[in-house]
Amino acid sequence: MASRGSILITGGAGYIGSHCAKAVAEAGFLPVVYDNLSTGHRNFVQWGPLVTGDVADHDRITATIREHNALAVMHFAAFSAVGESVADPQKYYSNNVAGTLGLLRGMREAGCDRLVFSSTGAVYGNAGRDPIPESAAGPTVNPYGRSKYMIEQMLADYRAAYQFKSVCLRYFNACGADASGTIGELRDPETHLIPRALMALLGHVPDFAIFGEDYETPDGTAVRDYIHVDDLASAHIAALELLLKGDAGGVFNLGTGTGYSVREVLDAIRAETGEAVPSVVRERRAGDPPILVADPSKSESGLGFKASRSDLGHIIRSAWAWHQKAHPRRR
Ligand SMILES: NC(=O)c1ccc[n+]([C@@H]2O[C@H](COP(=O)([O-])OP(=O)(O)OC[C@H]3O[C@@H](n4cnc5c(N)ncnc54)[C@H](O)[C@@H]3O)[C@@H](O)[C@H]2O)c1
Ligand SMILES: O=c1ccn([C@@H]2O[C@H](COP(=O)(O)OP(=O)(O)O[C@H]3O[C@H](CO)[C@H](O)[C@H](O)[C@H]3O)[C@@H](O)[C@H]2O)c(=O)[nH]1
Repeated sequence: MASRGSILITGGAGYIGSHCAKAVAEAGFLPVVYDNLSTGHRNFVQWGPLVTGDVADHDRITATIREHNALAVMHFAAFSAVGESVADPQKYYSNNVAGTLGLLRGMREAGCDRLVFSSTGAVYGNAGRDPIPESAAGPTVNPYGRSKYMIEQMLADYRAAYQFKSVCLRYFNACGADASGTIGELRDPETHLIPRALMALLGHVPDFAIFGEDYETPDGTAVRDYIHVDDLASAHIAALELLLKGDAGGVFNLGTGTGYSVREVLDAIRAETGEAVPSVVRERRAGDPPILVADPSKSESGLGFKASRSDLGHIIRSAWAWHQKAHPRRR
């Protein structure tokens, strides 16, 4: 067992959770992954044991926390496809909200009261502000964002009533991959811009499209704040250390403060790979805000975290290395 104790990582077989499990191990803890493998990958669990289970199963959560004497929980387990959440909200409220209630019940029964929670820039809806401070949350514009915002509010109530400590990390656009080439972004179907564009270059996405070029942005395409998954992992360690010191926690943006348009991302992909992504322009995707860029100042002052590995070229190079391994070229 690692010297500093165990951390339970729900969703640790997924994209962001596996990168954070590695960082947890590097920080001297044992990452105990708890995952039902609904979208995750068994071979992404490399730095500690895998417990196969659902977060809604509070008895199993309690038993797992007790068995490993977990000091805290990092909670990544969720469904996160915005379009699917609009088509099937029950799936999202059930897995994300009810699932988290199961986890919280299990944690309380086991006497574990520290949680780092994966929230999202989707809590800002159509924020209409750039950059966006934490105080601008709501109203949300899709069930996925609402499910995450509900959980944040539950955690605030738990803090007030039970002194339950939590840090909600609102990620903007997670991207990139670990340099080892053994973990990365791997979903089916893939909906995110950078992996879809790279998979199009490799012949795995035949119908890549730019969703809307009539936004009120400099080049008409939507603007996002892209943050490398290794930076997200560092922020999780900072949040964990804060809770372990006894801090009650809070809510923090995780972004860079710099936005790139869809066309700027495609230009950067061409510059890094030497290949132009074959694309057409389609109508806007339902529920997409024009601009989402984080104000990172609160995470800098409150967590001591500043993104340092989120240069767009580095993001694309690391993602490209991963996708070439994960999706061998078809054409
Ligand atoms: N990828 C992004 O850009 C992004 C942005 C903001 C927030 N997030 C949030 O970060 C977290 C991780 O996202 P990801 O991109 O790594 O997704 P992912 O699908 O790769 O990982 C989610 C993991 O959770 C597991 N899981 C799902 N439901 C579960 C349940 N009920 N019980 C146990 N395990 C369960 C899955 O098997 C998977 O391993 C999610 O909570 C997501 O909402 C992601
Ligand atoms: O094939 C594609 C895929 C995406 N896009 C566009 O690229 C931008 C980024 O889209 P992503 O799907 O990569 O990411 P989102 O901004 O929609 O969502 C991500 O970031 C959000 C917060 O910023 C939430 O956290 C959410 O969970 C997470 O998936 C959007 O304008 C989208 O319309 C395309 O043009 N073509």
